[in-house]
Amino acid sequence: MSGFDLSGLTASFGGERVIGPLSLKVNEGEQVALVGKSGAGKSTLIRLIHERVNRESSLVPQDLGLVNALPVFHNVFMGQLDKHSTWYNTVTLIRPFSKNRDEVRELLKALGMPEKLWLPTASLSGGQRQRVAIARALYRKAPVLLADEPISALDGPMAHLVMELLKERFQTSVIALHDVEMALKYCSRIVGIQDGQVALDESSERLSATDITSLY
Ligand SMILES: Nc1ncnc2c1ncn2[C@@H]1O[C@H](COP(=O)(O)OP(=O)(O)OP(=O)(O)O)[C@@H](O)[C@H]1O
Repeated sequence: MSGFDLSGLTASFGGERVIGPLSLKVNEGEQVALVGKSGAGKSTLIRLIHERVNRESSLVPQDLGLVNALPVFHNVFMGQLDKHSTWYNTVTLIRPFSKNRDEVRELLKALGMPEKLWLPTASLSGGQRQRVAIARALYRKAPVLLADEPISALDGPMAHLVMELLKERFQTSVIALHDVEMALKYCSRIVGIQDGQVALDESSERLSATDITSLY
């Protein structure tokens, strides 16, 4: 599976509906940007999609979900934990196999931080930590990328590099983005969320940044 077709997506907190009910169909090969003001429901929608698509997806959550005490290598390797036996994962914790070491080093190189491979993740900057979560998603190589503000802590050139890389490595993606210009540049479709509902769903080619500002 690469695309997905979900319906009946709903979420409530304390009895208050914050998402849906809504449906979202994403075709294989589409890069969907979720845009909308803070609190509109983008993160909740990403979480709902992940619950349904789960193992078929590579997730970059907004809180990154890193294990600070472990080196960068192990955090990236976690992207493939469920693809190996317990024995393999236990050995990797103590003495990683050269094949995996090389693969992870290559990914970190593509993300401009190969020298951080064995450093504890806690010692990294916010932008470096964000790139570790991105490397973990890339290492997972799932058919669908689900990413929640994956470039929020990156500087301009690095944000572009990461968006290029994500577009190149994932055929299908749903990415929550605050930056409307980046959404238009790197995503083929814009889905605007307002009060937990889809308020805009259009091809990027047919939109300009000002068309999207009405959501804010
Ligand atoms: N764990 C939670 N408990 C209570 N309310 C929550 C929880 N998570 C989200 N909400 C509420 O759900 C709504 C949608 O939140 P969500 O995080 O999905 O928005 P968002 O569009 O991703 O915002 P942002 O751009 O700031 O990340 C908000 O009103 C928020 O307060």
